[in-house]
Amino acid sequence: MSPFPTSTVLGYPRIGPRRELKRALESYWEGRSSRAELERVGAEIRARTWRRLAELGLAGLPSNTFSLYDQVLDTAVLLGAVPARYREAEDPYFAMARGTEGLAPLRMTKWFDTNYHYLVPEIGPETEFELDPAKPLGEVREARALGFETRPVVLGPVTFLLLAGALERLDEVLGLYEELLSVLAAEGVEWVQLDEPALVRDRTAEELAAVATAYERLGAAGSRPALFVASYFGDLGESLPVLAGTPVEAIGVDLVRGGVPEADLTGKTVVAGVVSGRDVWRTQPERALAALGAVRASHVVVSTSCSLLHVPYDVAAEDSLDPALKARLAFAEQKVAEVVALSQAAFRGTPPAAPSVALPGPVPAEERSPYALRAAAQAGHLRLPPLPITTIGSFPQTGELRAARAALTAGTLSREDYERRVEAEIERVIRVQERLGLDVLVHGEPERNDMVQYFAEHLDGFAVTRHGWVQSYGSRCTRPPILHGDVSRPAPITVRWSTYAQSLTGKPVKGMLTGPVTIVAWSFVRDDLPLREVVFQVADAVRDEVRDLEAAGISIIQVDEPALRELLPLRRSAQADYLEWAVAAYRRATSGAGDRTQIHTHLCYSDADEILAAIDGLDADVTTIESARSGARILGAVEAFGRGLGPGVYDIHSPRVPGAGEVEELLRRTLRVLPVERVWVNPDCGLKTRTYEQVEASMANVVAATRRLRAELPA
Ligand code: MET
Ligand SMILES: [Zn+2]
Repeated sequence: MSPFPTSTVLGYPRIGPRRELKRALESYWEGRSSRAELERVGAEIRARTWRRLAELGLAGLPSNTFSLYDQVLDTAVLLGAVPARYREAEDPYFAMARGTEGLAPLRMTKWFDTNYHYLVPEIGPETEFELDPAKPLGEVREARALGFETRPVVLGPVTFLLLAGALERLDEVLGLYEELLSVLAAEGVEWVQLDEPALVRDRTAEELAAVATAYERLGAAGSRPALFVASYFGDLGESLPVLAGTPVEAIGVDLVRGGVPEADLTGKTVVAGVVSGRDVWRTQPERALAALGAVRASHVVVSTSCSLLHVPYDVAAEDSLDPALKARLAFAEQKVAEVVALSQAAFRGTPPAAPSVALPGPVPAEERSPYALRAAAQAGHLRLPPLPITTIGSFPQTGELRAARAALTAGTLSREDYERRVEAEIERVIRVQERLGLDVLVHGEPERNDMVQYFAEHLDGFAVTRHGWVQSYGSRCTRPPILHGDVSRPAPITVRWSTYAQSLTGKPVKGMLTGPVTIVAWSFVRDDLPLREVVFQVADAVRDEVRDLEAAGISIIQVDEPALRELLPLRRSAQADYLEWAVAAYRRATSGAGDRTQIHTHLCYSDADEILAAIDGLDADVTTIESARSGARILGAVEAFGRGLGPGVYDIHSPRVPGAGEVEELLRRTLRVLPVERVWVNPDCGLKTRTYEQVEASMANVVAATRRLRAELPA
């Protein structure tokens, strides 16, 4: 067995430095180019990555970290877990990823506590596993042809099965992994990386026993490369001694999120993740070197804490960032250089510290009056009908709007002209809602490219990048803002749009803000202050905006927190503390509102079980939540909610227009568990990805269904 190379990364961005893969995918999906052309772009991205990593001096190059869509889907294909209904599709892989005319795609959900989404493998009694090693093998060969020896990266059997909810199939699946190992060994592969991020979560005794079984058995395989089991996103905890007791040669630990293992790992190689793959900051050399020095193992390899998939490619591409900020940043390329320098004990230069300005003292968080008082004040003031109908905020983002925004950025459209177009769009949105007969109107958010980035652009302490794209799923990327300094709000942000909308109608217009937790969750946040302090700064900025909206005559204000669940720590022991500060931040942002002002919040997922108490703790007057998409599963859980609640009745993720009968049925189900005075009628989420045609038809049915139910209510 040859020793593990002295430096490596667990994975690399794969969308291409200029999102080449995104464009190639979309062109293929739209039938504008061939599968061969797509493959060519993929090969180019892979070749560029290996060359660049080698140029930067990285010793251990990974392969099979590329994916045309998702690495979990790739693993399902590797193991033959392709549900029968997709096999006949023209392109089964993309049918599973995106669905076809007649087929829904596999379910998609968030990858641990990141903003990356994977496809959930579907394994049932009918699943017959069968190894198809073409992809990992192909990448090893492809790299070799370019002169690079690589370490294929494959999702490990335990995590794969836990994600699929099918751990009972471990025995069969291990047979396939043994086969894969022997195929790779025959190819001359020396090391293979098996990713087991599920091991950083709390695991039952039975699951830990599965880990032992898996790696005992793979370790005993007759013909195999050396085994490197990688963990990331946290501490291995009780899984570490289990893994260490098996014959695997190397164990990867995340030393950014987790502590240095106390155990003596002599006899093993430890791949020490000391350069963070989850943030955009330069590494503090003393901290990294101290961690490396504290590991007790036969061989310590310098690595990233996880795949670099979660950070953008290259800081050097950012020509409009403030140089002082740039000096503090490291994207994937810079992080690789740090790994190399650390491995050569040549790491020099402490990154500059965040400049801290003196903020005015913290706003004392007042409490709002008890709900009963607020509800009475709001009822008298707003005079809404029973079952008030509203939407979640955004209306369709048209191509013209996007083009206008691009022209504004390019300097070919003046700010005044741009703003006039936004106003024209607001007017259209107001007229549509009046025509439909909605009760609480919105301005439609036409001025926003994105619900977090828009606020980041208008707050001090944030920067936005030009090319800092990070894959969210498939071809979808986001460009998270960088929260780099003390946050404050120099001037009102949304007041002009909300008051303009309100000036056009006699119905109440709801102000629309993004909540502090969601703003930090979808940004890269400074790491020199605890997140709870950063989030309070953001909360105070949102609070200023709430106050100004209220003062400008907006009597309903929605503060969205769709990311509340996302930051939930992976280990149960850390969850209560997080939920405590997350709820405190939300209340701080909203508690400046008077009793007559109705505060709404919005969440758009339905597996909310773990955070139900926290949602209740937000103390919003009205909570709108996804429900239609998930078959109204949420209703059982929210029955006890004592305030206004709008379980969605229209699944906005689908282009399909729900019939009035269907909406009526959902409303009846809601009314069976919630008192009518508390029920709101609304879609699952914002409408920005839909067309006006779909929205108007769907909302007309929502209104028709609501009217039928209202007619049955006692006068
Ligand atoms: C992801 S939640 C989106 C909420 C936002 N107000 C919208 O309607 O688009
Ligand atoms: Zn939503």
